[in-house]
Amino acid sequence: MKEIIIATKNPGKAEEFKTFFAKFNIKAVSLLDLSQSIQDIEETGVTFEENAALKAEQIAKLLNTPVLADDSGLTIDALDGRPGIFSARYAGEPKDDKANIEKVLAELKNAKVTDRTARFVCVLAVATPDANTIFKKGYCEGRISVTSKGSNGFGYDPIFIPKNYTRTMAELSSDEKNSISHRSNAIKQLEDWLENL
Ligand SMILES: O=c1[nH]c(=O)c2ncn([C@@H]3O[C@H](COP(=O)(O)OP(=O)(O)OP(=O)(O)O)[C@@H](O)[C@H]3O)c2[nH]1
Ligand SMILES: [Mg+2]
Repeated sequence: MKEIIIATKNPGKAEEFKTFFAKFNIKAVSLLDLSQSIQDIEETGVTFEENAALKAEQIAKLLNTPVLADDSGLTIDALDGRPGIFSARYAGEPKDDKANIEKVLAELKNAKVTDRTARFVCVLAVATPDANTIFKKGYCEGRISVTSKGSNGFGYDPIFIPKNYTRTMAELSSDEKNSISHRSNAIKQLEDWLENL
């Protein structure tokens, strides 16, 4: 079976990539699966693209093999696009999904339903030792709920209600999330590349 390294240490993302890529008969191997320990890549970029490229290119160089990285996050209109590229550590170090959710809900305490529009963004970067890095970007539109609900998924899923839905992303099954998510919308654009891997 063909394999691709996914430059992530986020178990939620890793699981989603495994599910998506199994459909292409490709085994997604995350940094959590490798026996060698891989240093954390500093995400010093100011865009999702820059951070995705930093992760993909540094790990591709280290392992001398094609590497896919995902830089993603939540942008909330009423917060001028925050948490954006800082989504993972919005409430500070160490990364804490629950604290991040509490911070967002507190910041939106007085926002009406119509002012809670938001979207998930996912930028994929594929770095190969001998070619230019390629990028794909996917979105999932929705709004931020008033309370946290559901236990599936990860990150901000318990407070994100996708457009045309009444449940949060964390109340959807993984198949439902994977059919509409920012990550799946980005991966769909990689299909040709995946077929030729
Ligand atoms: O509810 C969510 N459902 C999602 O589908 C999703 N995708 C991204 N996010 C948020 O955005 C951060 C990414 O930051 P990020 O791209 O730097 O990844 P990360 O630091 O978690 O892992 P790594 O891939 O860098 O190792 C994550 O931690 C989450 O807070 C999501 N939240
Ligand atoms: Mg990160």
